[in-house]
Amino acid sequence: MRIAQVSLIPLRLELRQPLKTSHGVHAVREGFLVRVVDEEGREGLGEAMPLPAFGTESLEDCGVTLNAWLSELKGQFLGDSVRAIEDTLSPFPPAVARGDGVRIRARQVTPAGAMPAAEHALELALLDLLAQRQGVPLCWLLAEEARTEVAVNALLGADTPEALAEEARQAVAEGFGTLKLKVAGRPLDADEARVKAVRDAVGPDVKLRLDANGGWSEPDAKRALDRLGWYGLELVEQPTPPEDLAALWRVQRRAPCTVAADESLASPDALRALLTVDPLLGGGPAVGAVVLKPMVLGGLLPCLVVAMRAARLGMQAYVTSSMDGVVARAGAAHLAAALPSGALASGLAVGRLLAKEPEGHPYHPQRGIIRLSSTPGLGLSSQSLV
Ligand SMILES: O=C(O)CCC(=O)c1ccccc1C(=O)O
Ligand SMILES: [Mg+2]
Repeated sequence: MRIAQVSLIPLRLELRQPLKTSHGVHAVREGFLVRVVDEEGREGLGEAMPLPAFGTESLEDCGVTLNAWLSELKGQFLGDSVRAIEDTLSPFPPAVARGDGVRIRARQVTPAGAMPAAEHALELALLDLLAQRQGVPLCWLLAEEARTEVAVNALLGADTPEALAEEARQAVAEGFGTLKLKVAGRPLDADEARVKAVRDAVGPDVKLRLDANGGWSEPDAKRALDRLGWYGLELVEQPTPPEDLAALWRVQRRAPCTVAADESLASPDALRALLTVDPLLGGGPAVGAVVLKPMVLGGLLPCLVVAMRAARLGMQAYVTSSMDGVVARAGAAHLAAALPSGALASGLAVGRLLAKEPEGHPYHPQRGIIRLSSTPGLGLSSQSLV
């Protein structure tokens, strides 16, 4: 394929209501839409929505980098294969990557210079274009046996028990079977009242997951899970700080539910330790699940590799957005469809938290499920989005 045209379009997403996590408050998300167009006028779309609190590059570095990569790519030929896209982004010299096309050295070997959000955007745009050229939905490039449905969780953004209960009832009435609630950063009594309010509001059959965003110390996490476990938890994301995998492992050993590593995956050392058999962590899986954030891990293909390696060690994997726009969530939905297991719902229902979500795109969940169509690529066009 020849990349005939490229463009970079700034994107600004305002949240309906600021989202409070133990990292701080998110009120607005800023990033870029990437467009690559082939000679026949097909348009591939990608999105960069950096989240520096999760270890990505800054908005400014992301923009400068994408501009440079796109101008390098313009007019170039790439092979029509996932391999050629990998080679284009590969940090390795041609003899290692065996490339047949252009190479822009996106994926850095050294984490210090990594640009995961920019890598994500370019990879997604090229995958979207390739899938369209092959006439297949994007997930088929990732796995032949990709699922057509992806279950998603509702993220409850309210703060008080009363408001949470109302939000939870509404989400269940909309058909969501899994609810997610941010905890930590407040007294345990307050979190217990919030979790209890949600459980009382929705009854025992709805899955309830918590996300502490690393905000508990190890003793805090043990105390919290001893108490909150009584309300029936599906899992808890990142109970303890990201770098201390041994603490995470110890928390998992006595937790009443699955512990999912999320922020830990943004640290290259912690990720390496998670994905290798470490005798210090008992020689088995460190935790029950890993959370894949394509924006943080630098694209769908790196996420797929992490999922495969996690599965080999006995860890589940699921995908979440990082409060992204439609294009990134679409890519993440295709990744979720291609994972080894779809047992855990994906965190891709965040459109309901955004102030101006575009209408009429096919990635709105219906009754807690995103259904993937057989439209080639992502099935989105930039005209309908900006
Ligand atoms: O999982 C979801 O439903 C939404 C994703 C989410 O919670 C999130 C959004 C922005 C930044 C971090 C996180 C997180 O999972 O920790
Ligand atoms: Mg999380």
